[in-house]
Amino acid sequence: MQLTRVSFRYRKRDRLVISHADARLSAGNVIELTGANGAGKSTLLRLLAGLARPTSGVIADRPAVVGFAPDRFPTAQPFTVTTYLRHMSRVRGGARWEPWAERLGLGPLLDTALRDLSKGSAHKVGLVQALMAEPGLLILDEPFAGLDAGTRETLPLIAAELAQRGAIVIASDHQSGLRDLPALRHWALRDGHLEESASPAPETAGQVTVAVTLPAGDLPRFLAGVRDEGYLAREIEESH
Ligand SMILES: Nc1ncnc2c1ncn2[C@@H]1O[C@H](COP(=O)(O)OP(=O)(O)OP(=O)(O)O)[C@@H](O)[C@H]1O
Repeated sequence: MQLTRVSFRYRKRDRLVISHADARLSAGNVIELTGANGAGKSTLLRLLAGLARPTSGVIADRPAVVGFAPDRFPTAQPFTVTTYLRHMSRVRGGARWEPWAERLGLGPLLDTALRDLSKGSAHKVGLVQALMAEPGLLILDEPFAGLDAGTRETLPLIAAELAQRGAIVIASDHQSGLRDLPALRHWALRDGHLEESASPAPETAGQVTVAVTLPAGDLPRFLAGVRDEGYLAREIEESH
């Protein structure tokens, strides 16, 4: 898939939200997209998904099946989880959604009305909907926001599995949830410009890094708790 000088503005005479973006994506790529609030991440993801058309420039060779999970799943629909996913499955030619719902922990919520779901559970329904058709291009807008610790660990595995089967996976992500994936590509949007960096784009202004020493056995629970709070945490050293 290829982006050639892709630009986008919402209205004539508005500034360009995306300015002359060039990029090449190959089968199996996993890409983390970062940028400040309002930098244009959701806009770029919608362009990549084909949900919006570039104002100028070209997006070529998009995979035929696209899965898109929005940052906010629209719950104001008169369906239960099951009736919604069954409906989406029919739209997707009979795609199997049940294993994905099980894997993301939606099993106990299948009979719940969409409008009664918590934010994180609603987000999972959006993920199942995006995953069910075996997309060649999977686009996830802030997929880790509001997810419980278990699903936060499952989602990178799912992304890696899809990539291994040849899909392109792109996620906007303030929480670096995909950071442990090998060969992760990093895109950053700044002032409308898309830049690729070798390492995660640091968003360190006004932030501090602290070191915490604790018993090794407490580590998983500690990391899960800190990540639940929305902080970036990783193990840096094991003492002997
Ligand atoms: N439908 C719209 N009409 C007009 N302007 C819009 C629309 N959607 C977004 N914008 C503007 O486009 C810019 C980029 O918005 P976008 O939602 O793509 O940013 P983002 O990087 O995803 O932000 P966040 O991290 O806060 O989700 C912002 O200035 C926003 O106000």
